Amino acid sequence: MADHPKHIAVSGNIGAGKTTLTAMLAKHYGWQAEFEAVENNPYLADFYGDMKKWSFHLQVYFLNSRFEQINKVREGEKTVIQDRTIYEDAYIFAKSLHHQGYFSDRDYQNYLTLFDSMIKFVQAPDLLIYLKSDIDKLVKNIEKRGREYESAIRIDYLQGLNAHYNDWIDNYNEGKLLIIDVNHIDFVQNQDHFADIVSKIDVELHGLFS
Ligand SMILES: Nc1ncnc2c1ncn2[C@@H]1O[C@H](COP(=O)(O)OP(=O)(O)OP(=O)(O)O)[C@@H](O)[C@H]1O
Repeated sequence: MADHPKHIAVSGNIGAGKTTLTAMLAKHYGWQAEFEAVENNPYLADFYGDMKKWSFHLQVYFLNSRFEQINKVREGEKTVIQDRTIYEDAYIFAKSLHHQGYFSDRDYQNYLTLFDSMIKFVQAPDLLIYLKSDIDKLVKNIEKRGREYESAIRIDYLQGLNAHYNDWIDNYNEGKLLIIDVNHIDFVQNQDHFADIVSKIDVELHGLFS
């Protein structure tokens, strides 16, 4: 067994706080952070404007960018902390968009075929951290950061995603999982809350890499 973890991943719904926590943990542990491609994403703003039209394009874009990140993890020496996983693209977003009628049957089948081919080359993270959040808190965070295109996000879209997150996490058995309920904590303003998360991660990693 390796003497250090190679891949930590932070997962959770839109606005759960993944990007912030990923940056804070990277700094704390000296890990390399891999973030989602948001600023340079060629489809995201269009997608929120017309989800039916742009779902397939956006999903293929995210799938490929996530796969590239995983390859970097595999090839590199450093421990990488990844902001969102490839599983969420397929098992949460694509699935939920299909359920909600934004992703046609043939596009979804086509996407799944591509995902199935790729996932054979993917290893689960050493530790998956899931930020569990209620819709109210997600909405507050999304409003606080004030991204123009995200103002189009609807409550039922977030609810659909949260339902798929619950299913996925309940059945996740690819590797170690740490669930953090972020509803009543503020790990940015409150150092004790951040310290508590760190000690939970230490416990998880200690058993694996000592
Ligand atoms: N596969 C996907 N399909 C549709 N939208 C996606 C997908 N992956 C990411 N997104 C969206 O891209 C944007 C990414 O933003 P960002 O990296 O800030 O993360 P986030 O999901 O908002 O979470 P957090 O606030 O927890 O960091 C969000 O609007 C997000 O939901």
